Amino acid sequence: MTEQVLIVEDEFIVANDLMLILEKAGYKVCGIAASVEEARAIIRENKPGMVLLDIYLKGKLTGIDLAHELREQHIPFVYLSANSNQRVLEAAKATGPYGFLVKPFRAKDVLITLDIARYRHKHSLEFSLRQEALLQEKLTAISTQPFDREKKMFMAISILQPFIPFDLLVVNNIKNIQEHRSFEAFLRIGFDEYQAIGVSELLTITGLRMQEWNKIQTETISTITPACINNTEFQKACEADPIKKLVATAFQVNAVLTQPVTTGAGETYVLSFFNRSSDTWHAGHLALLQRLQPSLGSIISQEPIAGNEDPSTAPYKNARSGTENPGVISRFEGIVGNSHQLLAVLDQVAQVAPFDTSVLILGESGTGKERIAHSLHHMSARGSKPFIKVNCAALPPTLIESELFGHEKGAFTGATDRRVGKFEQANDGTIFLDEIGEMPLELQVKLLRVLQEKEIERIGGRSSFKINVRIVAATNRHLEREVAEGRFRLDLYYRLNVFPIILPPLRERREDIKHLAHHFAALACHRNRKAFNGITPKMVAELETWNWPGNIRELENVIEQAVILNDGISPLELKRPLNTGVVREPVLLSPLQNVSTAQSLTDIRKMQDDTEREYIISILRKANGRIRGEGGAAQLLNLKPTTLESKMLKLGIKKDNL
Ligand SMILES: Nc1ncnc2c1ncn2[C@@H]1O[C@H](COP(=O)(O)OP(=O)(O)OP(=O)(O)O)[C@@H](O)[C@H]1O
Repeated sequence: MTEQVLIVEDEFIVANDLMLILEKAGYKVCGIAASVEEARAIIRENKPGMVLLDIYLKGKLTGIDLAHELREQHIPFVYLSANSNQRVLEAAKATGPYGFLVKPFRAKDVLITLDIARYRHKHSLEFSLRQEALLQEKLTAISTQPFDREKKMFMAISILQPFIPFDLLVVNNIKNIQEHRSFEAFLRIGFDEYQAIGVSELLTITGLRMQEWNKIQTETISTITPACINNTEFQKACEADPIKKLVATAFQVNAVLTQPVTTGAGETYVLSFFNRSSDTWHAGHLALLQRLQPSLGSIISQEPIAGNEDPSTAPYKNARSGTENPGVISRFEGIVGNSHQLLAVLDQVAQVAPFDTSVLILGESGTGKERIAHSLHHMSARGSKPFIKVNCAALPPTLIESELFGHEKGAFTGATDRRVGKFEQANDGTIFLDEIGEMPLELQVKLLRVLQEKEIERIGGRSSFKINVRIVAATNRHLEREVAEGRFRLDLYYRLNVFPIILPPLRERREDIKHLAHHFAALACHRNRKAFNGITPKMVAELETWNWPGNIRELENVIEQAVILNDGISPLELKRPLNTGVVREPVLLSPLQNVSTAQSLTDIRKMQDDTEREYIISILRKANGRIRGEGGAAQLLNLKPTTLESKMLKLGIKKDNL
């Protein structure tokens, strides 16, 4: 292995330990940097294939600042973290790391994390290249269709969405910007649903009068250069640009990506993609838009928009949906909600569905993993073929093999008939391996063989035969940790984790609660033959403030209970208080499509404690159990003896047990 790794870490001992681990495993360490500035210099010089990155460094800038730059340069990175502060971890996760290592490290954790990171990086790159080629093709096809500009715009933004995930797109003709004459925007209101916003809609939403709008326009000098503006930069940009500020307040957006597009006729339009989350855009998005410029230019250029000359006339007056477009259909049957977090998940589903790629769905129990697996299947070319579910946790280990692969008559005592296994039943379709984290180790190797060779052998069978099955797996476990603990095979994890989809817990997408509650209530009333007369505002408010440890399934149960207790005449209300028995810590989930697995704070803290315990024990052993004095563990660890003693107490380390 000749891959170069850069270590960005200001604690020399930690960095040095890490270097020894890496070099022993065959990696080449191209440098150790203690600050972002030093790291930048080494990156310029050596172009490392991987960076291990501490969050707190020497100097003003942190590892999180450097992470943004690494991402722009497509250099994969793994955080080295000793910090369990939730806010910092969330900010770190939002940068799209390929893994987290908790200090102090165990060699096996370091190597496994690096292996996983390299594999993911390679596959996400290949996948995105294939996807981009498809996107280019589709945009070119749209530009040559005999539809009007408006329809083409809707079609184009729908297919652009998974790549440039925006909540609001503002399109401005430079000529109009200079003459302050129009406002044209598309607001995302559902999956494949956009509302066209013109001047009159803008005035209604903002409550401004035309005069005030005209004043704001004359005060604005809009940027027409490509830019990606996130976080505090966005706040600053809003201060300097009144229209941006107006849009940010009216549509609650927190970041913008701007790209000018020139049409064949020489006109320039500025596309401003706004997003509600504040840390969305990176140079990769800009680069993609630049590559897509010619096709976007020819879609935008066609036919001037009627009424654009007159500021009092909105270019689009009504809500219009992409679903009206031929070829774009509402594809997520049974999925309710339009939070931007859910829409981001659905974008990923739509993106990966047409391919045979294995998909791993991660998320807490009851977040809708199985439902998403169904959608994935129905949206794929295999949609009319079988969808077979296997619950790996529910099957006794002795039966699971024959359940999956089938058996021949007489293969074992009790095998009185030949049995067709789940894989064979799923042929040409999809197999959904639920609770994959529970699969016994012996069977994992057999599953790996199916994934690699695409063939199976029945128990007691003489030969194997080919099958054509797409694998979708799901788990609420932290699989990387299972791998590190030796309970899940690394090679299988590699094969399954090509495209992870992370489902956010319900408490992180509260705006979906109301819609889900109405949906479940209508269904439950129908089932229980009762009229549905709405839900009281008080109950909606209670539902919206509850933490939902059991997620959507818990909500479904609460609604069912309310319907049963309801008289069928009044609106639904909560007759029993929400059960406060179950309390769970929030789970940290990355909003980014191509990275990161769910890790709860408890998980991270436990990992941290485990590794710290092991490390202290190893040092105590080195010091023959001595804490104080020359060569004692406290000196080796560079700690005060009393600090070490209290750490040992906290971690349950007893000198006698060494
Ligand atoms: N977005 C959604 N809209 C409507 N119903 C949903 C949605 N997501 C999930 N559900 C419903 O919520 C319930 C729980 O979903 P599901 O079984 O898919 O969760 P899960 O994550 O697979 O749970 P577990 O981990 O416990 O297996 C199901 O009845 C499902 O139909």
